[in-house]
Amino acid sequence: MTTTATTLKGEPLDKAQLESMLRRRMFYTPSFEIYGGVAGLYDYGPPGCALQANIIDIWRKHFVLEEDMLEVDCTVLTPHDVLKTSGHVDKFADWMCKDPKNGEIMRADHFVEDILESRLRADKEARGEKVEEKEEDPKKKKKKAKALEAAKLDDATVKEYEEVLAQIDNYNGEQLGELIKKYDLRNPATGVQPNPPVSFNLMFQTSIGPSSNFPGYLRPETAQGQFLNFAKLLEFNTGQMPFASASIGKSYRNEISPRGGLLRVREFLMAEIEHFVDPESGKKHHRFHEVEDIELDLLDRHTQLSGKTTTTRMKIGDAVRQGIVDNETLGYFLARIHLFLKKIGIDQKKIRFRQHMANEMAHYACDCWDAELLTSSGWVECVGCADRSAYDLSVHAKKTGAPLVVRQRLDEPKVIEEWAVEIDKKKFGPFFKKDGKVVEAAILATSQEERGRLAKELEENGKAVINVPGVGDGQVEFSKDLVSIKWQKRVENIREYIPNVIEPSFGIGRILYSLIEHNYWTRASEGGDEARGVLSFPPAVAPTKVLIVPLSSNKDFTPTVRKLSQKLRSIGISSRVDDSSASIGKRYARNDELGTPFGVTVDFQTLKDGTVTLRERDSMRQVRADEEKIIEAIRALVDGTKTWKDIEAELPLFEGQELDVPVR
Ligand SMILES: Nc1ncnc2c1ncn2[C@@H]1O[C@H](COP(=O)(O)OP(=O)(O)OP(=O)(O)O)[C@@H](O)[C@H]1O
Repeated sequence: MTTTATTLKGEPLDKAQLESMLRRRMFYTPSFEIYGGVAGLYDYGPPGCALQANIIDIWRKHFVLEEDMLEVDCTVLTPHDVLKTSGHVDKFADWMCKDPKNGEIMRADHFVEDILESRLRADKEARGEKVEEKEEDPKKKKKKAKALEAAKLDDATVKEYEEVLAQIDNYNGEQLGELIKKYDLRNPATGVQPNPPVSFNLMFQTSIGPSSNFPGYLRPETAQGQFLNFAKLLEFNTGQMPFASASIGKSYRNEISPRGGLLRVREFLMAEIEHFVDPESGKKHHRFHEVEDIELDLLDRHTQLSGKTTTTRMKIGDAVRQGIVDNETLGYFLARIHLFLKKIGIDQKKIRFRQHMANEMAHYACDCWDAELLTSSGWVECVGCADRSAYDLSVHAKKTGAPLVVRQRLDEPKVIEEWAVEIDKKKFGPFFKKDGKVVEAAILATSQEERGRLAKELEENGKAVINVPGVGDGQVEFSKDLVSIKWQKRVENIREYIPNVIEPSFGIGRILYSLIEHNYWTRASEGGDEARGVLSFPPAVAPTKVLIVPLSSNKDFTPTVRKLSQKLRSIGISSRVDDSSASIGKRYARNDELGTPFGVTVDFQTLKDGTVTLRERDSMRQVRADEEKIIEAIRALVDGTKTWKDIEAELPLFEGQELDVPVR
């Protein structure tokens, strides 16, 4: 739901002004623009690339290094069979509806959401809750007053709309179609109701190789590559559980209606973690105690179903103990996600964790919480944190026969009585030929209950039938010569189980854009006639850390400028020299827009005593000291061991500066 967006300083956000600044500074730009562009495809420019690389760098340190995760880099091209088995071919879809008059195609839930929200907005205005202050032509005013009167809703309808919006993600296509009819929702462009919603698969299909008989897709998530490598990763980890894999890479989704700039695109960078855990461990996490006192704003499923969107602030420890968040591992990752977002500079007041409702959950998930960030487009899911249970490993193991399991040595052997399957491989292979592996995997994957039924069939008829999708008509018959199923007693020294998976999945583009909005504000130019943009990124994510500005184009400044940039380079701190003829103020303003946190000025005093000034972006305050001390200060500020306050306490303030109140 749309909520008024604010800048870092709490003033209303002027989105058009921000967008124009981002375009001008080339954070990102529509791809193929001179060909007219393609919706949902963007290229990143130099500051966008650097910002993205810094976010990824912090992500890698915060998760992969801190938690000893096993990073993999898997291919984007994925064979059809993999995504058929994972359920994406059949279920990775959104509902779309078509306007019969102009042919416009819309995402059905977004269409319902947009129209209901605009009706609620109009109603608010009609009730005088948001007053237009600008002078209007009296004729137009009269017409508008009439329209507003017509827009008034009764209290029951407002409540109903709010309830629908609170659970908009929970409706299936049929239900969305009913809502369109019930509330007579019409496309504002044509004034007609769209056709009933139909399902649209979001994957981009292709063929691998020159013939068309090897269909594939561009992956819609990085997760499948991680699951398929599970057995090798477990071996790499010397069989130790639990462990996590991680992957950073592009994913592709043919979104029905891309919108909101980077927020809904068709090609985007994902950073995903698959944490494999023993389901019998109660999904405990050995580091949960480190995070249990962290407070999060939670919006649970029940609150949404009651038509509300109010969050409850609580310690993650309490949320897990009270069963609001299902288990420690899920809770641990929610807290770690929160810490990561805080570290990169996301506004703490603009983060909430929302639980998925039953219908909203992806086909593989049994519980899911999204980290949502408040932007000018409302609350936007930026990180999904799903408990995928044993779904993916089970389906891939069943399909391929690969043992995607953990084998754990038991301290005490266990005596087990159960139905055991024995396959006569010499006869089985030649009998089923190319289908042999799949049929064998299906038989071995049967439950005890099913084996009981099959054993009875074999005994009574000498043959039995099993369901094997994709082989013949899906019903496969086998005889007792090929397979025997007997009730057996055995001693087990090894426990074999399929791990469950907790998956935090980050959309880097959405996080990057939210970070920009959360750190944006404006300040008046020196003459006070212009509002200039500032991006107050924390130094760790800022695209460039230091701007070096010689006072003028005087050649005498060149050696110091070169020395400074060389020294900064040698300690791994990115800097840029701006020796253009613009005034110092203009040069700083340009770099405030790029989010450059520090500026070093080389002036005539430098030539006399080797001192330079260091300016802090947000407060515009400056200190002056010799080069060595300034470089050391920059190093401490960038690695976070010191704050600007510390530096001001250590180094002399530069006289004659304009003072302003620091925002951080
Ligand atoms: N079209 C997209 N553009 C940009 N980022 C995306 C897009 N789709 C998903 N993401 C990112 O990937 C993360 C994980 O994907 P997930 O499958 O959970 O998203 P989703 O639930 O399908 O998103 P949505 O409901 O918004 O379509 C999301 O939290 C989001 O940050």
